[in-house]
Amino acid sequence: MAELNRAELNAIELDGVVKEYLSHGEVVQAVKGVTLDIAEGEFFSLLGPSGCGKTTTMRMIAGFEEPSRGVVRLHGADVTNVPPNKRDVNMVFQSYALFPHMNVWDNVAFGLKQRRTPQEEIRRRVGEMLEIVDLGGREKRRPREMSGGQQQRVALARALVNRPRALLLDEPLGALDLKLRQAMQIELKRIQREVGITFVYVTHDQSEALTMSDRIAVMNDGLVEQLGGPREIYEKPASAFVAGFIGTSNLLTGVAAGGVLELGGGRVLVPGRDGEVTVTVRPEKITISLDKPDGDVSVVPGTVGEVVYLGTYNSYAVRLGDGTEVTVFQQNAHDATTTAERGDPVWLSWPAQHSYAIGSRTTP
Ligand SMILES: Nc1ncnc2c1ncn2[C@@H]1O[C@H](COP(=O)(O)OP(=O)(O)OP(=O)(O)O)[C@@H](O)[C@H]1O
Repeated sequence: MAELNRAELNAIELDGVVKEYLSHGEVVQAVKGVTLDIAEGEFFSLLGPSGCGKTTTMRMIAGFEEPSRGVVRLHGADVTNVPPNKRDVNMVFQSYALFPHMNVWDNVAFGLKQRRTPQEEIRRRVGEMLEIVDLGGREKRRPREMSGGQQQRVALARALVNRPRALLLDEPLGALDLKLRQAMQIELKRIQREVGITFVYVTHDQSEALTMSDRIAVMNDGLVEQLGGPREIYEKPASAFVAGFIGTSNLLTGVAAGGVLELGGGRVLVPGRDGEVTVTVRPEKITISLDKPDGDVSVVPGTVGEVVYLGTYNSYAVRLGDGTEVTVFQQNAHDATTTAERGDPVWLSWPAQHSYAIGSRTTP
């Protein structure tokens, strides 16, 4: 029965959590009221620009910061005032903080030895964990004899070997170059799936969050602006801020009548909408053509400005009649008719389902 209840509980709950600091006599609200639930076994990301409050939120989950108001629960228990070492969570930082004088094995075994775990169990658990992070055979190496990616795996193994119920990761891949970071993203997701532990991941890198997360909380200025799965956040941004922060987006604003927004000599279909509306359209959903397309689609005329070749696709900046600039990505597939050039008059078109009308909240 107890097991059943435990499985139903969220791993982490934040309830109206606020964090205020006193800075030069002024109150600074780093986190302005965050409420969210993270399910057991979930890969959950806190995503947002620098200074939005992600690290502070994470540190309140870990217990390194005490909330000014609100409640933090871990597996149903109120831990708001419980110190970090009494919480069943572990944290991994960008600076791996490995012991430089210890080899890989001793770094990973450290926590277990401290807790006087029997020798045999240490051997088994450290061995298993090094296999999971793909470092089997490298037990004798010192941190300085390893690459950044390998060191981060050691740090991960060291945190996971204690079997915390949740692992908190604060920009753990920030120090790695792009290629290694991308490889480690896939690895991290695999490791998380394999160990089945709840991961809470802090990042300002939207592609990183989209790649790995089951759900993402997009934070802005101390608040969660949207909470949802990667696809939902990308396809249906709740605000202009989210649309702009996650990938590239075009924002078209105007007054709709009968589900149609007249714009710069063209029309944008916004089914069911009347009155003032802001529509987001992703650049890869738009087709660029020299002739006016037929059919029941959104169609707007414009003039090609900058054309940038980006390998797998071209990026076009197209200026509409009302001055709005629209970005269009066109795949460089072998049958692509890439004929539009700077100065060309063109037509942009996209099916109605790719126009998404967003809420009214915008970035200040
Ligand atoms: N100890 C502190 N005293 C005063 N202000 C603080 C303190 N810690 C954080 N802040 C402020 O709170 C806000 C949120 O900081 P936080 O570190 O949580 O943001 P972040 O989203 O993690 O940013 P980054 O990605 O740059 O780490 C910032 O404006 C920051 O300056």
